[in-house]
This record gives sequence, C-alpha cells and structure tokens, in this order.
Amino acid sequence: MVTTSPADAFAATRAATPLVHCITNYVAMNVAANTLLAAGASPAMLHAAEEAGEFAAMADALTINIGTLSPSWVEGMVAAIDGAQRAGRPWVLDPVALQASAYRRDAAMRLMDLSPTILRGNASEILAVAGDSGAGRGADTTDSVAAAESGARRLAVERHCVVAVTGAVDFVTDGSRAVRITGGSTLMPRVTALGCALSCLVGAFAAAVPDPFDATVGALASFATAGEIAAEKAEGPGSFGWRFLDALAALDAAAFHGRTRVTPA
Ligand SMILES: Nc1ncnc2c1ncn2[C@@H]1O[C@H](COP(=O)(O)OP(=O)(O)OP(=O)(O)O)[C@@H](O)[C@H]1O
Ligand SMILES: Cc1ncsc1CCO
Ligand SMILES: [Mg+2]
Repeated sequence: MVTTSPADAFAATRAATPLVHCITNYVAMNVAANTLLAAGASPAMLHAAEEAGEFAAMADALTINIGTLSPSWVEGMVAAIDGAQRAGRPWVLDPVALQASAYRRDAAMRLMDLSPTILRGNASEILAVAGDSGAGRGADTTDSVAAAESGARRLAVERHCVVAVTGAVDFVTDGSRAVRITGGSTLMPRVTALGCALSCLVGAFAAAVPDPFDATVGALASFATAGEIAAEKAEGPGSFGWRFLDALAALDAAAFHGRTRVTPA
C-alpha cells in the first residue's frame, strides 16, 4: 500500500508548484495545461529537439505522449529524456495507441528502452507494450483493466518502473506493491484527452512525491476524486469538462474522505 496518502500527495504537489515539461499531443495540450494549473503546477508544452533537452533539465519532471507523433517530435522526445535523466528528474511515458501502426509501436518501444520512471496507459496500450495482444480502437481502449494487470506486473519488474493501467477501475504496480483505485465517472472517457492530461498530472506528482508509486497513486486518486465531484452536477461531457477543472482546483483533504478508494490488489 501507499505510505503517502493521496490527500497528502495532492497537498505536497500543490505546495511544491512543480514546473512540468510536457511533450504531449495537439489534442491534449490545452486540457493538460489547464489540468496542471488546477493542481497548482506550472505546465510548459514544448517539443523542438533544439531546446527540449535544455528545458527538461531545468524542469522538475518530464512527460512524454505519442498521441500525434512525427519524426521531428520523436527527436524532441529523445533529447528531452536525455536532459531529464542527466538532471535526475522523473519522466512519464504515455504510449497513446501504440498498437495502431508499426511506426507508432517502434517509437513507443524505443522510448520504453530509455527507462521511463512511470508508464501510464489504458488497458489496450499496456497490453501492447507488454507484448500481449492489446487491440484498442485508435486512442480508445477495447480491453478491460483486469486483462492488463498481469502484463503490467511483468512490465514493472522487467523495466524497473511503475506501471499504471487506467479505466473504470485503475491498477498501479511497481512489481512488488499493487493497488486498485475506484472513483471517476463514465463521462471521463467521453471528454477527449483526459487520460493524456492525467499522464501530465502524474508527472507533477512525481516531481513532488519522492516515491514514484505513491506519486502515481496520488495523482490517479486525485483525478478520480475530482471526476466524481464534477459528475455530481454535470449535464453531459461539455459541462463535465469545466466542472472537472473547477473540482480539481478546489480539491482539499475533506474531498478525499469517503470518495475514491485505494485497495490492495
Ligand atoms: N468508465 C469509467 N468510469 C469511471 N472513471 C473512468 C472511466 N473511464 C475512465 N475513467 C477515469 O479517467 C481516467 C483516465 O481515463 P482513461 O483510462 O480512459 O484514459 P485514456 O484511455 O488514456 O484517455 P485518452 O486517450 O482520451 O486521453 C481514469 O484514471 C479514471 O479516473
Ligand atoms: C483523439 C486523439 N487522437 C490522437 S491523440 C488523441 C487524444 C486522446 O488520446
Ligand atoms: Mg490515452
């Protein structure tokens, strides 16, 4: 189980105001930056290879997402990872839809070989990284989180990283510890790029919470809690989107009580 509770991890992240370098996709840039601001972090979305290494070394964490990939972006990602690693900063990989094409799969596996601190994806994506047959439909999952749990455990051990499989019930493991996180809302997969925004939030928590497992659980639990609160009054995906940002911005220790539950797996 976690030694830092999600409420404490959230408070530590807000207090640290981490600068998070995000190389994410065109769809996610805006919602991810707003998600980080709502949690008290400072987002920076930049990907040119000419500056990404320098910037990543200065930031408190790096997040990499392959959603709208092209060769020049991959060079920026590799430069950023090198900068982050030289500076001893954590980095998060979100391998969006890697199963959709050979180009995307090769890029994702090249990035996996650079040893992410944390891997976060939906079930189809984690199955594909693990070498199991993850189907998926573009960026959307067609597999259950439960189906990806054993692959996630194996990956965490082999790659020495924390693996988070998200969906209706999230699963997080570092190979020895494992938990499930309930909460969130069925409206969340109906708003584009919320998973991508979550990967950026995981980076913010990893900058502020020393244990990457606790950081990941804290980020996922905070996200699910804000989602649950936003859904209480949302009328559909549109109002859910802005209510979610407001709920994350207003999150406090009391909000965690009795809502999202973290249980050993
Ligand atoms: N059916 C659901 N019920 C409750 N919460 C959900 C559900 N689906 C997703 N969530 C919430 O949304 C978070 C991230 O979602 P998801 O796993 O759908 O990401 P994703 O598939 O990578 O999304 P995207 O590709 O759109 O960025 C989960 O951690 C969870 O909090
Ligand atoms: C819809 C979409 N297409 C490429 S990235 C992305 C955001 C969700 O992953
Ligand atoms: Mg995704």
